[in-house]
Amino acid sequence: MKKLNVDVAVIGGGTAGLASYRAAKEHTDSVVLIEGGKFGTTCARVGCMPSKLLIAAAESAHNAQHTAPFGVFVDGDVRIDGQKVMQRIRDERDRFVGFVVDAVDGIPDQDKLIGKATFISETELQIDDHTLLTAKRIVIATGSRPAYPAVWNDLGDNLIINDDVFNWTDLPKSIAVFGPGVIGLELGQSLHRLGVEVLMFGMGGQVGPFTDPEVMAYAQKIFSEEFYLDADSTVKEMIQKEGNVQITYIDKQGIEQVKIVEYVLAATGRRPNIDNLGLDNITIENDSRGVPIADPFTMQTSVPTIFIAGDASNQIPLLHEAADQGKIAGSNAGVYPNIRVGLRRSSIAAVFTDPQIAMVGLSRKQVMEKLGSCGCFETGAVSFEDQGRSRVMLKNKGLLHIYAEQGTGRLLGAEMIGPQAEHLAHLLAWAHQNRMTISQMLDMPFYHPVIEEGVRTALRDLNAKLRLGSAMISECMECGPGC
Ligand SMILES: Cc1cc2nc3c(=O)[nH]c(=O)nc-3n(C[C@H](O)[C@H](O)[C@H](O)COP(=O)(O)OP(=O)(O)OC[C@H]3O[C@@H](n4cnc5c(N)ncnc54)[C@H](O)[C@@H]3O)c2cc1C
Ligand SMILES: NC(=O)c1ccc[n+]([C@@H]2O[C@H](COP(=O)([O-])OP(=O)(O)OC[C@H]3O[C@@H](n4cnc5c(N)ncnc54)[C@H](O)[C@@H]3O)[C@@H](O)[C@H]2O)c1
Repeated sequence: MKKLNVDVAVIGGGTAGLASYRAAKEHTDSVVLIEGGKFGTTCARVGCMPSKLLIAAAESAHNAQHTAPFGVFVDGDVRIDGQKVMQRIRDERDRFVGFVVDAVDGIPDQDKLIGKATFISETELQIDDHTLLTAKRIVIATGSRPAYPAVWNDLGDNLIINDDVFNWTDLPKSIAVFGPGVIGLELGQSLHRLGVEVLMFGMGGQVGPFTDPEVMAYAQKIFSEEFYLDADSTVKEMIQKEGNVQITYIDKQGIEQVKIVEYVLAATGRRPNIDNLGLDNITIENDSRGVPIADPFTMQTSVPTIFIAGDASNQIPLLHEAADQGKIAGSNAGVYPNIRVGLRRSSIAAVFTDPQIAMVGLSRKQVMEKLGSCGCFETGAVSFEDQGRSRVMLKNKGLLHIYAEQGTGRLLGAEMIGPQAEHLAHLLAWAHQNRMTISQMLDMPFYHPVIEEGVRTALRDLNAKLRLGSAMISECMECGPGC
């Protein structure tokens, strides 16, 4: 066994690990990055990027099939070539992965170790069976993986996860998606729009990331109009049958149905990759899921020399959070013991369905926990169904709820489903991080006719409810028609 000594070891060469490595290198030359799988990151290989490529193809098919209301007719069938769809996704995915791999190639060889790391002690890691590494400080950046009931493994090759979808060479005919969360909705809706028969099954009524019951109910209605979605399903049996899967379930009318699908996609959540790290060999404080608890401002765990970042931390499993956490953890591992708090931004999340979904700042559930008992917050609302620009573009589906604090009038957060929610969410997140009040937001410029006028309507509604502005005018002509 080879023996090495370093100042900082980073376990995991994904987004958080690469950010940690770079940040640690600014403080010491003695840093090693350990990767147990392939470099290239989850985001580029099987996450953010290929999922958005699939969505782009689906959007293109959907738009081509829905021109008639504008008086524009694409005569003949819109033909979807599954092989070409998947070819573009794989080609572009490989291109994105290539950029990451090129960047990793630029890291000196002596700074990289290939193999799975496990803890032997608080300062010792074993890498496969080839290296014993002693590190003064360690960053855990091992990412996450899909979590689903073990019994589903009986479905063999018919059970798939998101990783498998992006390696397809053609589209299947049918699929059952379990989990109408972020991944299930993005992939399920796209596949439906590309001509795949989709059945979507959820648990307990949860749809998307919502905590606001009205916004969630709206989303459920919109998606259910497009494909079969039962957010609180009863699935009695799933068995392999002649190369397919036979599913027996009780439908939304209470009638037993038996359907055959080619694949079952498990999109029922993800779990941090910390269970095979040998953490039993050290004394570290864990949360209820067995994940080391870390200070969100320093990413330091209860073992002062061990830091954690990215999906592994069980905090906010998003790309920009992984990058931010990685930078904080790596920098603190580099400068230890003089650790510093890092920049934590206002929370923002977008789901690239149609309509899009977004969450900003505090969720309604968090607002309720903080201010619910004293009734110290108000909710401003806008429906996008009659919103001018949304209607012009026939994208007039959506509901936005914005929460603000009574008295101060400060923006607390928002939950929404609606057109271009990714952009509206950025406006709101920037305002949130700047600790703006609803009145200050209303002082900002709004062009006409734009979807942002819908945000203004929700802000006006909110300001009136906060008793900081006048009551809403129902037919406000000076705002511009359909604002
Ligand atoms: C389908 C899908 C779509 C997504 N879309 C978005 C999106 O649109 N926007 C967004 O913000 N986020 C999105 N995400 C989430 C985002 O991809 C993750 O939050 C992010 O990639 C996490 O980065 P990470 O560095 O924590 O993990 P990873 O990039 O997974 O890196 C972890 C690395 O650690 C390695 N590793 C694990 N265990 C060991 C070990 N013992 N020893 C050595 N190495 C080890 C792994 O091989 C891996 O390379 C999506 C995720 C999925 C699955
Ligand atoms: N656009 C984006 O930013 C994006 C896209 C994809 C993934 N992600 C990240 O990946 C994370 C994981 O996504 P996810 O969709 O796997 O998790 P999720 O937590 O968003 O959704 C899981 C869903 O599965 C349901 N579920 C759980 N067990 C079930 C069962 N046995 N049967 C049926 N349904 C069941 C849950 O009720 C929930 O609705 C997200 O939280 C997000 O951070 C982000």
